[in-house]
Amino acid sequence: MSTIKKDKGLDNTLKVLKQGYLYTSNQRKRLNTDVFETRAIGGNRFVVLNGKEGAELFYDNDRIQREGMLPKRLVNTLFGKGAIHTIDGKKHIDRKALFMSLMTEGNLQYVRELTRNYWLANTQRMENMDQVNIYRESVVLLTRVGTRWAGVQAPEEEIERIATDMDIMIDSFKAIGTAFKGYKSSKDARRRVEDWLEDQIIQTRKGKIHPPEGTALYELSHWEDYKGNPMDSRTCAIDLMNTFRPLIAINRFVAFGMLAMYENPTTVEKIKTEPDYAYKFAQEVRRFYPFVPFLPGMAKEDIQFKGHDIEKGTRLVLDVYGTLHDENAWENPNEFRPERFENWDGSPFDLIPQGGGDYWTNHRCAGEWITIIIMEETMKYFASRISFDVPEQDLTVNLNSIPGYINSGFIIENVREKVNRK
Ligand code: HEM
Repeated sequence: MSTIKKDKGLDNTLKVLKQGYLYTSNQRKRLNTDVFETRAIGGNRFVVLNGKEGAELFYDNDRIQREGMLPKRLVNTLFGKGAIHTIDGKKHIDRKALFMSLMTEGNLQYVRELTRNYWLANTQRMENMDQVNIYRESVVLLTRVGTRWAGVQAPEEEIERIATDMDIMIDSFKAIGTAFKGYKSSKDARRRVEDWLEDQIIQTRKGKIHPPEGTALYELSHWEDYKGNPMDSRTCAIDLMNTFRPLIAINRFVAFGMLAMYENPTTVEKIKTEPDYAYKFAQEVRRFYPFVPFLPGMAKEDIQFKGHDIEKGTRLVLDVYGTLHDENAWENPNEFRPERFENWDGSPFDLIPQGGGDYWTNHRCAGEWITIIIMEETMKYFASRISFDVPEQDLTVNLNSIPGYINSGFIIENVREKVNRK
């Protein structure tokens, strides 16, 4: 067994934040190794796993613990206390079945229709705007889609505020291991949204409001765990939010998708004309652009991995971005090429922008199908239903900062509807 090579330093957090999504691949190259260790977030030792084999190990529930490993600040802002993301074992599998039960054919078809219709209905508004910032426009539009899909009552005059609160929470994953000046505003946003949703859960349980069966609001309000207990109303509000806050976060992929079409103009015609192209395009956007950087876990037992000993209790990090750009898994990983998904084998361990493994037993994202559907419909809309210009702007995607952004947000102007009236 060989020792694991180290990135020396008592605490490399600042270096991680400075090098961003490229920190792990920089270290792998520098140290000439697949697996390395580093110290970060208060000097804690982490072993960094990468690639398909790294993901396979990370999603082995017998060997890896997830509960208790997410940074506290992220739990307080992004996920919520007691959220599905923070629990393991029987309790997790029980509650995860509730989330997965929302992914019915009917609910997936509905989110497709909502996305298509809301974009169409939004055309006139965008035509009347001097410039449209796609990042901002889609966060608001997806707030409409998400609240409607979840069966939650969101008055029109509140939509902009809810969208902003969601955006603040989603952004808070920049808080990994540092003093984060947005921490308070993020916690305030969370409190406002939790209050609003808890009220609707209480009213649903009392029979004062009547969300349709099959909606997240109805199903979470009436759900009982394997011991026959309902969720307390606050935890229920937190997990209700976990069904549509991440849906709103798809706005980041929408902005990246627009950039991908702009920089690869031949894809636009293919999205319009080739039946499966929007699907392949959506998959490639999720693979190519920076969103979730890493995921944390811990070894439950002594593990041997790629010729290294990893002791029980070792903190582990799955390098999500690195795996999505791993040369062993993806040919020319730094090229944007939707065609690569023509022959993809559907492995649960290489395309992991939303986690990997099994939906029902691992922490893999419950909303992956929704994400692909929303991306397909949104990209089809922009490719075929409107014309627009892209003015000069700063389109840099800065890989050295987490989370990844297009500096300008992606701005379009002169929006016009394309209608074939013949
Ligand atoms: C921008 C799109 C999205 C991204 C980047 C994303 C990313 C992720 C990631 C990285 C995880 C954790 C995987 C792990 O810990 O192993 C996760 C879990 C989760 N996601 Fe998503 N997600 C997205 C969209 C959605 C949507 C649309 C929903 C709506 C249902 C959703 C609901 C969830 C839930 C409930 C979990 C917790 C699963 C569990 O702990 O078992 N996500 N997501």
